[in-house]
Amino acid sequence: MSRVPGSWPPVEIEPPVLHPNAPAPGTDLGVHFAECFGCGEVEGGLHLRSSVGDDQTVQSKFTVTRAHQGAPGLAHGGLLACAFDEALGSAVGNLLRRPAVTGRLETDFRRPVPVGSTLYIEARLDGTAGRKIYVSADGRLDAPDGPVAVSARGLFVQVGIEHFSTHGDPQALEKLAEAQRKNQINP
Ligand SMILES: CCCCCCCCCCCC(=O)SCCNC(=O)CCNC(=O)[C@H](O)C(C)(C)COP(=O)(O)OP(=O)(O)OC[C@H]1O[C@@H](n2cnc3c(N)ncnc32)[C@H](O)[C@@H]1OP(=O)(O)O
Repeated sequence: MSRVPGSWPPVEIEPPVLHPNAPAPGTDLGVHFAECFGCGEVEGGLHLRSSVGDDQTVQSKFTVTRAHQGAPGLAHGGLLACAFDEALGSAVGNLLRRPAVTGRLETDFRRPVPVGSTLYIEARLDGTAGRKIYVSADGRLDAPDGPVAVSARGLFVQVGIEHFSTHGDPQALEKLAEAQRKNQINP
């Protein structure tokens, strides 16, 4: 829940409709792109690990290391926001399977998150309004039922697949698509 007044989602929404090929609860979601700072095998990256939860959620774990510090011994808030961007994006991408990018991301930092602690993040689909997809998440300290340290709410906007080839790296995108075809991942 945000500390800023205002209803969430801020517009009238439809209930989210899971993609027919959405992975089942309990599925380990693995790495969606090896060079992703959030989940890839990137030095100093967040190495988020996610799986599908019940009730249209994705459960992620992020362990804070010295590479993620802001103040000595404490996680940098910007990197915590990054972890939530990844967790929310994973819920959108895996459960709805609609190509989308973050349009807006807001975070409430409620407790300090020390180096060595693990955030248990639960991201849930809140609803959709046309191309707009509303998602939110809570991150709990050191246990799935630990105290909430960070909360986030995001608006993802559905885009055409050409968004990524036009603005990103088309060759890397094609290599990624090829790898997914080989692994028989349905788009
Ligand atoms: C298996 C796979 C796993 C996949 C797992 C993936 C995990 C990775 C997660 C990381 C995700 C990222 O970080 S993505 C990277 C960071 N984000 C970006 O780079 C996005 C940059 N921004 C853009 O490209 C653009 O602004 C867009 C696409 C967001 C929107 O542009 P557009 O397509 O022209 O659409 P536009 O008309 O402006 O907006 C559409 C609707 O959204 C609303 N809207 C847009 N932005 C906002 C906003 N900030 N706040 C409020 N509302 C907004 C508009 O008012 C409009 O509402 P209405 O008029 O319809 O009512």
